[in-house]
Amino acid sequence: MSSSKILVFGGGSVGAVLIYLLSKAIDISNVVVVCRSNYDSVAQNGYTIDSTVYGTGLNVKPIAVRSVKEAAHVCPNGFDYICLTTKAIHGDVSQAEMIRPAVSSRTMICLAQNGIGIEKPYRDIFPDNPIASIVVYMPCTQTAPGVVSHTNYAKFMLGTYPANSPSEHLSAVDQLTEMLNHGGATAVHEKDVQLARWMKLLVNGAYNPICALSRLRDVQFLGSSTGAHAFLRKVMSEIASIARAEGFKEVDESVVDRQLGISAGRGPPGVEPSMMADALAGSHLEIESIVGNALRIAQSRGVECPRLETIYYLAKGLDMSFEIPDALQGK
Ligand SMILES: NC(=O)C1=CN([C@@H]2O[C@H](COP(=O)(O)OP(=O)(O)OC[C@H]3O[C@@H](n4cnc5c(N)ncnc54)[C@H](OP(=O)(O)O)[C@@H]3O)[C@@H](O)[C@H]2O)C=CC1
Ligand SMILES: CC(C)(CO)C(=O)C(=O)O
Repeated sequence: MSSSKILVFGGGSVGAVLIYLLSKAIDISNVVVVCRSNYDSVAQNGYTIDSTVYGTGLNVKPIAVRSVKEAAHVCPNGFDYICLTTKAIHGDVSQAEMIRPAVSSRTMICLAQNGIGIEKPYRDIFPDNPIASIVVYMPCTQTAPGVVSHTNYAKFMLGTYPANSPSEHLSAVDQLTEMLNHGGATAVHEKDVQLARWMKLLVNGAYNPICALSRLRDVQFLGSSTGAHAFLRKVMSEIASIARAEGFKEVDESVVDRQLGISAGRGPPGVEPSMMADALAGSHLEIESIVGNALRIAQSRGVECPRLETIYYLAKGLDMSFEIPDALQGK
């Protein structure tokens, strides 16, 4: 068992399954989770996870706290890892600022969130801390406070940010990778995890807003009209061309086929992407980290992405509608 101390900031669906996996490699008394709306339930009962991979009715009970300050109090000698499993959405106070009370000089900040270009705010605030960027393939949804449904697989690609970090930072990523594999996940330490981020962005940049806007799961959307499959492929191809313009030449049409094949090969109704779950709950969408940042890169590189741009404006409108309770009534 590892003696690492881990703070999970954002105890929702990914946070819960991550904690379950880590609990196989680390004593659960060393895992603290910052919860918000589900605090009472998690503090009292821990998480219940129903997984098609690991089994149903799984229970894991980390130390639940309401704030980062409280977490720092619980673990006065500091954390080895802080894993951010919140949505990558920055309000008035950035999430990088929010975790500050629990960051010590040895803490590795681990971003287990979707999107591209999400690491820089952390590097700016914590110039000397090790940073791990983590790409997560793990379909899961919180169905009730503290109750999480997980399907298909749990795959993680991890790497330092930037790729050429000092050897102690690489070792810290090695250890985290090992813990996840020990817990039953498939985790790989990538030399340059940004390539894996771009490959994953083909999935999230296309499916997440399209499913949020259409209120259909991925496989349902593919079958929703004769042109839906071809349209989705074109959106993925636009994202791939941005990746190539950024220097990731490996993100070619064969990667588009592969990423599209993952969902097309699933049985109906398919997976509910996290942004669809947010849209159905009327919560803010990760539209900037998943689509906006990529579009800004496209603009600066002169890459035309008409479909992605259309999706961006529609999803931004949907996001804003959650702040206007009477939007549907036109009041
Ligand atoms: N779900 C999935 O299948 C996958 C998701 N991802 C990515 O993983 C990340 C996490 O997603 P997911 O787990 O689905 O998100 P969830 O919405 O399920 O969980 C996020 C959690 O963070 C909490 N939170 C947000 N802000 C704060 C705060 N200031 N203080 C304390 N808690 C806070 C939320 O609380 P509250 O309930 O109060 O809002 C919620 O419990 C995202 O970047 C997503 O894109 C990646 C792969 C798969
Ligand atoms: C598409 C999926 C489920 C892959 O894990 C995902 O990343 C998300 O829901 O945001």
